[in-house]
Parts: sequence; C-alpha cells; structure tokens
Amino acid sequence: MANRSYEDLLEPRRNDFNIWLWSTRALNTQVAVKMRPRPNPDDHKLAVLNSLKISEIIEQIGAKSNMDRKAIERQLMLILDEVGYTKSLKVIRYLSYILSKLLLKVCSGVYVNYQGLLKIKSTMGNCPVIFVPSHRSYADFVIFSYVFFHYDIEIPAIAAGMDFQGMTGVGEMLRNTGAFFMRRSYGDDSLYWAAFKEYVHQLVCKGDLPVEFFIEGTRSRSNKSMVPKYGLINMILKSYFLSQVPDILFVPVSVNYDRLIEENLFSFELLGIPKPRESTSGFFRSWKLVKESFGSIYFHFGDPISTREFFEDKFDRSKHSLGPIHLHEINEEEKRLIPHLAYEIVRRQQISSVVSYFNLIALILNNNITRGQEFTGMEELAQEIRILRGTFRCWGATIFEQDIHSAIKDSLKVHQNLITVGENGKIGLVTNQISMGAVDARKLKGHSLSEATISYSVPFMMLQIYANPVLHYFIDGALIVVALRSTGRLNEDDLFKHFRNLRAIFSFEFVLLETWYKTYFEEALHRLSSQKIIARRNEQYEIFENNYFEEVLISSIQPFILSYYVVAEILQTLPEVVEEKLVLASAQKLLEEAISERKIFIHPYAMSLDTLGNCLSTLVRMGAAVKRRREGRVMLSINRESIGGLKSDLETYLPSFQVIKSFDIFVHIKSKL
Ligand SMILES: CCCCCCCCCCCCCCCC(=O)SCCNC(=O)CCNC(=O)[C@H](O)C(C)(C)COP(=O)(O)OP(=O)(O)OC[C@H]1O[C@@H](n2cnc3c(N)ncnc32)[C@H](O)[C@@H]1OP(=O)(O)O
Ligand SMILES: O=C(CO)COP(=O)(O)O
Repeated sequence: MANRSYEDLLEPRRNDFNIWLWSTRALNTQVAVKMRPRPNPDDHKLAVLNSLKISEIIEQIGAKSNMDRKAIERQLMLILDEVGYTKSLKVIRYLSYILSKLLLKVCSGVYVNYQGLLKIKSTMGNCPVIFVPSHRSYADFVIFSYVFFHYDIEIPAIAAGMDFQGMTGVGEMLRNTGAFFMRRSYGDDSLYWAAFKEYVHQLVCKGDLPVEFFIEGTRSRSNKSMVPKYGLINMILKSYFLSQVPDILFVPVSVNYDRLIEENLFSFELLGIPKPRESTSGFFRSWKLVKESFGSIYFHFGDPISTREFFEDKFDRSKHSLGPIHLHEINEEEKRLIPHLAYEIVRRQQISSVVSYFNLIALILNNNITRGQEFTGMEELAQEIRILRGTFRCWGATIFEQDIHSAIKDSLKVHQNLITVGENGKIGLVTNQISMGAVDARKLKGHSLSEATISYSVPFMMLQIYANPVLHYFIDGALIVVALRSTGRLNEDDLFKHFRNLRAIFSFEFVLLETWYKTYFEEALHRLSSQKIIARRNEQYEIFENNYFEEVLISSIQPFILSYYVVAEILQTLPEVVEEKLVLASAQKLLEEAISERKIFIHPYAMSLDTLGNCLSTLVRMGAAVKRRREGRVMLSINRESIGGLKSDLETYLPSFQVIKSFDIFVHIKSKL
C-alpha cells in the first residue's frame, strides 16, 4: 500500500529482534509546556485543594450543611484520588511491549501522517496542547498512546469515563498511563464538579503534559461523527478566556480502521441490545479476537487550531481583569463562541479521515441492495470501486494507492466474517443464526426484536457501519440531488432553501454548523456540476440522467430518510406526552413488521437507535418536541402540528425517488399503521 505521507510504525517493529530493547530504550520525550521543575501528578491534586475557588466552595458547603471544614476536605481528597492520573513509566514500557506483539499479530499496519505529527511535536513546548481524536473504538486511546511512545512525545493526560473504574486492575492500569476519570453527566454534586473543573484547570494551566479528550464523549456506534459535547472543552477554554494561558492549541485527530473490533457489538447496540458492562472478565474474553485479522489503522494528525487565532478579536478578554480571578467564570458571550470551535474540530477530524477500500465496497453493496439488484461480481466491483475512488479523491478524500484487485482481495479477507464470495463469483453477506439467550427486556433500549430479525439485520447494520464514515464527503451533494429529484428543476435560491431545510432536519445525523450551510451548498453544487451529476440550464439546476454516482448518493441517504419519516408518522399516533423509549420502540416495531414481510426491501439500518434518536434530537431542536426528565424517565411533549410539517417535508422529497421505489416503501409503511 502506498501513500508517502503516511508511515507504518509497525514496520520497524517487524524487523526488531528485540522489541523489549525498544520498549526499554532511553526516552527523551517532548512535553506540551516546558517547566522546571516538572510538576508531578500529586502537585495537581494539592493545587486543587489549596485553590481559592475550592476554598470558597468548601466554606459554602460547610455553611449549608454544618459539616466541618476538615471533613469536607477529606471528602475532597477522596474525589481527587478518584479523578487524578498517576503515571508509571514501568507500566507504559510493559504495555508498549505487549501492544507491539499484539498489533503485529492482528494488524497489517498502523499508519501515521508522521510529518503532521512531527511538525506538531516541533511546535510543542510553549502553551497547552490538547489532542482531540475521533472516537470509534476502545483501540483509539490505546494505540494513540502507543503512537506517542513511538515518536517520543509525552503520553497525554486522558479524560476517561468512569466505566473503566469498576474493572479490577484495568482501571488502575489506565490511570498509570495517564487516564484521569470523570463522571459521565453533570449531576448535582457541587463539590465533585467544582473539584473536577479545578483539576482540569490545573492540568491546562500548570501541567506540562499534553491533554487528550474525546469531544464526541462516547464511541460513535454508527462509525460517523457525532455532535460535539461542550462540557470538557468549556473547562479547558476557561484558562484561555481568563487570560491564564497565552494560547491553547487544539489538534484534531482522525482515527480510522479497516475493521473495528467492536463491529458486532455496535450492530447489536444500534438495534437496542445494550453493551455489556465493562469488566475484567469481559476484557479477557475479548482476547479471543487476537486470532482474527483487522487490517490497518490510520491516524491523521490535523493542523493545530490556535485558540488565539480562531477567536481573534471576537471577544474582549480584559473583561476578566477586574476583581479576584477565582471569582470569574466564562461569560455568556464566550460560551456562545465555544460551539464554533467544537464543530470546527469535528469538521477537521472528518476532512482528514482516511477512506479504506472496504468503505467503498460497503457503499457499493449497499447501493445494490437498496436498488433491489443482485450482488455484484468481482469485475463489476472493481469497476465501481474505480469510479468511486476517482470521485472521492476529487472530493478531497485520502485513499491509499493500491491495485484495486489486490485491495478487494485484502478487504474481503479482513471482512470474511461479513462478506462471502459464492461459487458463481458473486459477493454476498454472511448471515448467522443469532441466539440472544435471556436478554433482560428492561435493559433493552428499543423494541424487543425477534431473533430472526436480529439475525437478518446484523450483517446489514455492519455493512452500513462501514459505509457511514464516508457519508460526510457527499452528504451535501446527496441532499441537493434529493431536492432536485423531488422537484425536477430549481433555480439556485430555491434549491438552497430545500438544502437548508434538509440540512437542518439532518443536523444531528450529519454534523454541520448552521453558519456553514451556504459554503457547503456552493461547494457541493460545484462538485456535482464538475462531476456531471447536475447541470445548469437557463438559470435552473437539473439532474443528468443515468449517472452511477447519483444512484449511490440517493441510496446512501435512504435509510436515514426512512427512519425520520417513520418517527414523524408514529408520533401522529402516540399520546402527546410520551416516553422517549416508547417512541423508539414503536418505530422499530413498525419497521420490523415491514421488514419481516419481505415484500419490498427495507434496509434494517432504518431501525438504528442512533438514527431514530438523532431524529428526536432534531425535533427538540426545532421546537417540535420538548424533552423532560420525570422520575428517571425521559419524556417528550409533542407538538403534533410541527411534526406534521416535518412529515410532509419528508414526503415531498420521497415520492419522486422513482429509482429506489421509495414510494412503495412509504405506502407499505403507512398500511401498517
Ligand atoms: C505505549 C503506551 C500504551 C498505553 C496504552 C493505554 C493508554 C490508555 C489510556 C486510558 C485512557 C482511557 C480513555 C477513555 C476514553 C473515554 O472514556 S471517552 C468518555 C469520557 N470523555 C468525555 O466524555 C469527554 C467529553 N464529554 C464532555 O465534555 C461532557 O460534556 C461531560 C463533561 C462528560 C458532561 O456531559 P453531559 O452532562 O452529558 O453534558 P453536555 O452534553 O456536555 O452539556 C451539558 C449542557 O450544557 C450545554 N452547554 C455547555 N456549554 C455550552 C456552550 N458553550 N454552548 C452551548 N451549550 C453549552 C449543553 O448543550 C448541555 O445542555 P443540555 O443539552 O443538557 O440542555
Ligand atoms: O467512551 C468510552 C470510552 O472509550 C466508553 O464509553 P462508551 O461505551 O459510551 O463508548
């Protein structure tokens, strides 16, 4: 495989006679901020304990609860021990050895755009550096640290969810490699959150390690980007807004996999079967995966975003110069700026992703399935990959240069659990009869799907998981094509109105900030025109007929439109105040019935809880529903009229999809209601 911008960091290990010598080599690591003496992990905890901010909070809690100061301080120390990282070079060296052996066994390469990373390394030393990778797998943070160890960069302090704390031995091991632990949601424990925020503040202002966190907050089960969470980035940026550091560099990192270790679990989770709790025994059970092959992993380190340059003159830091600094918090004006940076990080993760050949194969097979065509043979597949590869590259994607036939062979070998080649040379999906055993119905997140549905659906879910990570390259083009298909011809202004509406409907599905809609629309128009998918005649845009890429655009978005339509439809029949879980379950139930009749093909991904949930988030953002927590349950109050509007919008776009017979699907779904 060739791409000169990337190097395979397993390559030198393959020829190492003694990996242990490499693991125990003398290290001369680059820190984020040069400091003498270097702070140690306990310094940060003590600094929190002694900070004026925390001192005041202790006083407030004492006054409210009548607890004495010493008792609150003891509570605080327990919190800090729960949160704080420790670091053991010995543990890191052992892990680097084990990981080398493991990666050599299961991966064909770990590719890194080393020039990008080395450039960042050379600029480190003067201000806090925050690495923000995409989050698709548990492997992300493990291999991330391995990459840093390889390039002699200090392993970052990493924000970790509490999920790992319960794993005997593993939690402490992660802590020893730099993990600091956080609760997953803002509760009402004011001491905890004050201590945690102050701890992060200390890491950023007084620490010398790079910091790493996952802005999406969780592994994306769909394998595509998720909307950013603002909590941790808020805490980090506070140091900048309050002028306590001159700048903060955010480095977006894209991590892509030929094959995800979690592909099976994620497919189940998308259907509603909850993830097993993280446990040490589960960790050891997962070792059976070492017998399998996972292809290559790609790390792309994007250009750092300087906070100072990003915000330029958008706000006035001098507002924080009056009064004691520990009394200052981020103000509303600053808070409003944060989503722009957060979305920019996600956008840069997306544009620096590496597209694998299996991503293309998944798109092609999905297109065949959706159009009700037979699966393709090898020659057709190679031809279609060639077309898609060319188009994707024109649209800015990085795809490694490789002979297409050997790329297909490698991909099918890595994904032999999902794809099979029949005696007739045609490609097909592997289906296994799945037995769910006793799944606790109370833990299900959606409808209790039958084993037959699950067995049928899992391979399709897996396939879509590999098509999803490339959708951001052409979602804007797909939405334009959808609008033109449903209307025939449109001038640019009207086409933009449709585009803006569709973009807003799918704003959680395909992450994009509203202020960028116009730019993305214009870029997509240009790309579609230069690829001869659409044409402009007499000031009107229309579609060129018989363009293969147009088919792919339309088929790739179809399961999403279907899910949204079903939610809108079902909300017309459910009570106006309804539990969120019931909406998800009802939508899945309806789709399950339609799928199991097999009269027409309905892509099982339409049952994805991720997509159905995104639709509900859209409804809340649009004001068509209000979300409230009541006695531990999430309730939705529905505005039927607004939802009716969304439903009729979706209907406008759908019936004219002659090519994919969507109309049949909708008539069919309706008849089930
Ligand atoms: C060789 C060596 C080998 C070594 C080998 C081993 C290495 C091994 C290392 C181990 C390493 C483990 C690594 C594990 C990796 C994870 O565990 S990843 C998971 C944990 N990390 C994270 O979650 C980080 C990101 N998460 C966050 O930042 C979340 O915000 C928090 C802090 C968790 C809070 O979450 P939350 O309560 O769900 O709240 P969130 O949605 O963020 O927002 C709160 C509200 O404030 C609003 N808000 C806040 N700020 C804003 C704003 N600026 N503008 C608008 N709204 C705002 C939000 O909209 C939201 O409002 P509502 O939607 O509730 O109305
Ligand atoms: O995000 C995590 C750390 O990788 C673990 O939590 P999830 O299972 O929600 O992804």
